Amino acid sequence: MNSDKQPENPSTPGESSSSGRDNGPPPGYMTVGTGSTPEAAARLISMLDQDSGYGGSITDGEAGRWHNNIGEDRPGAPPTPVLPGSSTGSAEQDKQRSHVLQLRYNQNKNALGRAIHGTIDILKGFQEENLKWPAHYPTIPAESKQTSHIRSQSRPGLAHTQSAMGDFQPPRSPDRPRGLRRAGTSLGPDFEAESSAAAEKEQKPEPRLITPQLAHDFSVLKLELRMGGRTQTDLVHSLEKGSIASLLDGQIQQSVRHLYAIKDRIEDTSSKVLVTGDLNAGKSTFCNALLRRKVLPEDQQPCTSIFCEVLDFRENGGVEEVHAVPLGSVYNRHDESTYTVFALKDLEKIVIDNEHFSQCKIYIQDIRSVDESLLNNGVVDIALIDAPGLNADSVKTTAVFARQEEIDVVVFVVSAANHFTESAKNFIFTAAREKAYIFMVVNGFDVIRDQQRCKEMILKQVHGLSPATFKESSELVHFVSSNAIPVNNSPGDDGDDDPSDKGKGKNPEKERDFGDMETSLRRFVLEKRARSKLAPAKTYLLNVLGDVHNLATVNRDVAQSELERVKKELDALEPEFEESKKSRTEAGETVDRLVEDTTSEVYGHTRDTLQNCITKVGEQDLGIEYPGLLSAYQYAEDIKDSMLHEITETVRLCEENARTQAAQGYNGIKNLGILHLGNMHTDIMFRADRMYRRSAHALARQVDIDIELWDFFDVASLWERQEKVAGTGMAVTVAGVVGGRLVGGVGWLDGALGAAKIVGSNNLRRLIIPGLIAGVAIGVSYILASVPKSLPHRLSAKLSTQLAAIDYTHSNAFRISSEVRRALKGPAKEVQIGLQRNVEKLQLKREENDKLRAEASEAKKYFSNLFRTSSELRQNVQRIDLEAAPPAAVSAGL
Ligand SMILES: Nc1nc2c(ncn2[C@@H]2O[C@H](COP(=O)(O)OP(=O)(O)OP(=O)(O)O)[C@@H](O)[C@H]2O)c(=O)[nH]1
Repeated sequence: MNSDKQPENPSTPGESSSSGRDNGPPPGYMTVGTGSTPEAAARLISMLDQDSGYGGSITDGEAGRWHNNIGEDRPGAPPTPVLPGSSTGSAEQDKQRSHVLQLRYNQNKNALGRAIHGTIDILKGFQEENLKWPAHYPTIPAESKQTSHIRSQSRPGLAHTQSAMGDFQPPRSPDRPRGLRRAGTSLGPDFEAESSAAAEKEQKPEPRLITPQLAHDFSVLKLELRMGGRTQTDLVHSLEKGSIASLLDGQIQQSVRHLYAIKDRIEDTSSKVLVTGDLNAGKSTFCNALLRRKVLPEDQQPCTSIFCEVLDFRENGGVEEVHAVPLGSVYNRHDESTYTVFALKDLEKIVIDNEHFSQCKIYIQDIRSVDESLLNNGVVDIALIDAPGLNADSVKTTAVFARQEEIDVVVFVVSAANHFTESAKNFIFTAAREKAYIFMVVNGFDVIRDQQRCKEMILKQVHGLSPATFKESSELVHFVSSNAIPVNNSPGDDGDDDPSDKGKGKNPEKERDFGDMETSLRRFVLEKRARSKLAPAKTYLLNVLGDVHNLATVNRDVAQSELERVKKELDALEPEFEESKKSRTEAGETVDRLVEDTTSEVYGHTRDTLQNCITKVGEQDLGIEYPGLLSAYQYAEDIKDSMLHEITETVRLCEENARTQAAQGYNGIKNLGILHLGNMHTDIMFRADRMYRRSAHALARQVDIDIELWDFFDVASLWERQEKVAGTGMAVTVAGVVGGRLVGGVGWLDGALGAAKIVGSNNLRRLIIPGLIAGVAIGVSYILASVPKSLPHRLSAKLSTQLAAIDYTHSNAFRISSEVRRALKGPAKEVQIGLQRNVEKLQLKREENDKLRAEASEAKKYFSNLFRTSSELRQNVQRIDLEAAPPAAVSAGL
């Protein structure tokens, strides 16, 4: 049914609004958009002029309060001081004022546009810097609630209003607009859990982590971590700095995307009104009631599964139809491939349980008059968006959450019977980040028996969820029964009686309530358009720039202290580095010298000992008894073996000595290692028992002296000895001489002749035979008797000659000392490598610190700059006055 009600003076429910109407100046307005006609605009303007103005309570002496809250999406003080008696104003005056307001709107819009671009540039720069120098997310040690309160009070921050966050109200800084009011009870559990985590943190403060207290000072770039049932604090505390930085990166990206969306939104001349709420709350019925047409399907069961955007049909060339946008497609009305066209009567098919389309655009003719119509209001193009129920499913709920960001006005439909569900509370909490005011429609009021109690309960909940909305509840919270509003059937509707239509239009009281709600909604959407459209952008910009400013402050300070720390570390590192280079050279040389000294000492000792042994082996008592002539050969063999054994034993002793020397050398090296490198070098491998494991000196095989007959007759040495021995008998002497000569070889005749001369020829003849016999006998027996004395000499001389021939002494000394060198080289090398590594480690540390210093210095410069630019830009945004009234002269009609 078409409402042909004439525009009556719209009244605002509640006393405050009526007092506002009587006493307050008329509200400001502007004309923007393509859908207006001058005539319609003039009518609306005049209607608005007659109206009380938004939020009559402002005139009750509370107007000043708003100026503290600049930047919020809210009803404000009536902007246009109009002279008494000129409340209706002339058409000319209206035009002028409208013109001025439009001009101002454009100025503000452009200023915000510039600020958005500036902020995007800042955020992109921040993102790049975050890659190079992972930004620190502020951290404070866990502290008592009281301390954190003091902190909060000492810095401009966000006001936290819900009781879960503590019951204090920090004073609002005059230079910073009141921040977002968070009303999420969902934060409650986090808070409970965070206290224990904060206690842990007290013991081990982690850098780059956020604490619950400070988390609240962030609005846009807040790291939201609600996953897997773990609390935000638990998660953040378990993250690496890189992860924090990448989370921040994600937030920045999201923020940049949102800024682009905001830009589009403020450039868009139309206004978007999102109608959302819980499943089956009556959203579609409410939209139909607003349109006075049954356009959207209503059902007792959940039915709206996609976004339905209702637009004026003039935007579609005056054709009523539905454009269904397939999933994944981006709608463009001028490109038919981006949508499928349906007739209005087919809407139900598209909307209910649809899996092919993401949204539909419904172009309809608003059958209501310009004065009453929301779509065809003569001021601005309005899109009414019916969203799927919040708790339909998580995907759709998320989509609704995302959608609200591009929306100018949120109308939240709540069932009077069910009140606010958890999803409803979450949604309002999220929406309140940008839109301090949410238009609440409490639907299905007709089914409530104790309506007063219901009102009280709902308002109490609104108070908790959105205090700002609560303060203006007379304008913003409405109790209606949408199904009581008579509606026309859509073209194509068979017109059959719908049981749900029964009783419609039979309850003037409900219709009046609905009418009051509509007037408030029109005011909220149209009159406050400048604010509803631009204020979210301003609020968002202030929030994001505030966050950037906070991060810049923290990071500038962190960079500064990092710079100082690194500088200090570098200063301390320099002497250590120089010292390590010095000890690499000095200790390296000492170690080398130690190896060489030990080696040459072992060489000298081995050579001397062996030499000595070889020389003296013939004189030593080898402990072998002379068994007599018959075993003389065996005796000689034994002596030879014994000598060889003696020498071998000496070699073994030399090896033993070398081991001891090597162990001492090793200890020296190890001590040097400990001295210069600390205890890490105590485990250098050295195994003395592994030295000389091969019997490299199988002497018997190398030296093989043959025992000859002559070895038993060492006449030469006997001769020497005989000369030394005094008192030896003549016969012996003779025998010795004779024997000696005899034995000695060719010159024995000389001896005989000599004897003949002495004795005389006769005597000689008598003596010669027995003498000769005796001489020979004595000589032979003497020689044989002296075998034990002469044989060792003889053998030792032969041995010595042979050993000299094979360079035995040197080669053994060389072998033994080389093994010492080899054994010590390993530990020496390790110490030298350790010394080198030490130098390299310090060098690396120095280079790293140098790099850190450069990065910190760069970061400090960057964040100091960011601190300045973000604060300048923020001031610029703050100066954008969305509340400004048109000049008095214009208002007064000049
Ligand atoms: N008593 C009463 N019933 C209502 C009112 N408004 C809507 N309904 C009924 O509630 C049911 C659901 O209404 P819809 O408009 O389809 O609800 P919705 O929120 O759009 O549902 P979804 O889109 O599926 O989330 C329908 O049967 C309506 O007739 C009301 O004010 N009072």
